[in-house]
Amino acid sequence: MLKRKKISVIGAGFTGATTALMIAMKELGDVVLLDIPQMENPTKGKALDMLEAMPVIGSDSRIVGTANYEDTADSDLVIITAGIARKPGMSRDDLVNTNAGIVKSVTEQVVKYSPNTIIIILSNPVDAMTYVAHKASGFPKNRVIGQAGVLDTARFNTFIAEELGVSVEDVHGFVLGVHGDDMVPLVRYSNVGGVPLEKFLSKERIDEIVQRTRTGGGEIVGLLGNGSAYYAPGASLTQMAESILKDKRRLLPAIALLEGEFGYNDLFLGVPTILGGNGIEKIVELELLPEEKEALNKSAESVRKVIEIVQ
Ligand SMILES: NC(=O)C1=CN([C@@H]2O[C@H](COP(=O)(O)OP(=O)(O)OC[C@H]3O[C@@H](n4cnc5c(N)ncnc54)[C@H](O)[C@@H]3O)[C@@H](O)[C@H]2O)C=CC1
Ligand SMILES: O=C([O-])CC(=O)C(=O)O
Repeated sequence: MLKRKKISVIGAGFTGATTALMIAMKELGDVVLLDIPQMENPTKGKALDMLEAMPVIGSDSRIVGTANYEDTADSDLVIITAGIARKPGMSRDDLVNTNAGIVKSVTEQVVKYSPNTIIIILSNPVDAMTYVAHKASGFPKNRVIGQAGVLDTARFNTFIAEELGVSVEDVHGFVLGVHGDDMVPLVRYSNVGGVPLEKFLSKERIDEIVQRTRTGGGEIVGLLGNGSAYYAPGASLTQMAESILKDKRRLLPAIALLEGEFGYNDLFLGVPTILGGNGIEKIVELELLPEEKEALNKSAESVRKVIEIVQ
């Protein structure tokens, strides 16, 4: 008999709740939404509200809210969004000390009840938090994945599609590296319907779009005033979840432990990956030009600095 997939989302705040709803809307499986005991009732309330949307949406996904890790037992996939979000004037790295403690304790609980699961981390600073979760889990590297590149690429694609007045479906950007201002939008590998981006836009205009992408999270933080983005992050997590749960093997950028790939060792960084039933099935290495490698080195350096704080 076909077994329903079970997805647990840890942290039922803006990103966690949005992700739970998007996963249920796509009927990827049954969703367990977990938050701290003080938030148990609001978490149950959010889950029940989502469940009551399913007859309208036409999805048989079940959604439950809880503060008890036993309810997450035997999850196929666990998405960790627990932690604090930044406010205007803060960088993602300012969250490192608080969120490292939260991600460590959450991961330990997750692993206790779902020793065979795959974990996707969202909590920031996400490159370093993926390191923390990997260490706390004791899992092989293919089963601990960080979310950054799908979102960063989505922002890049949004700006390009708007600029050119073309469908977002035909814009294929490529953003690698740290989830921060030193991320690396790879213009040379970006295209619109297979036509290189450089055929459509001047270097100056591309540079401006690259810069807006790099600070895209901060742009939303500035507008919201009291938190950070959650719709596009939720959609990005859902795309990664779908590729894993359906073993689609999509080529998506994700934060992975590098052991020699791209010339880095013992480093978590956003790179092109194939996401399938075993998590990261493969890291796809690319030939980089000297200036692209230099940009990626800068990215790697900024991740190393934050990982040093939590080591
Ligand atoms: N990697 C990425 O691309 C992105 C990362 N983020 C990060 O995701 C995190 C969550 O963001 P939001 O959902 O907007 O924040 P939020 O404040 O709305 O939600 C966080 C939730 O985590 C819960 N929580 C705190 N400690 C917990 C614990 N020990 N166990 C279980 N739950 C716990 C809180 O009670 C709260 O409900 C932040 O660190 C944010 O910076 C957000 C967007 C994109
Ligand atoms: O900007 C933030 O703090 C949240 C985040 O990572 C993003 O939206 O890219």
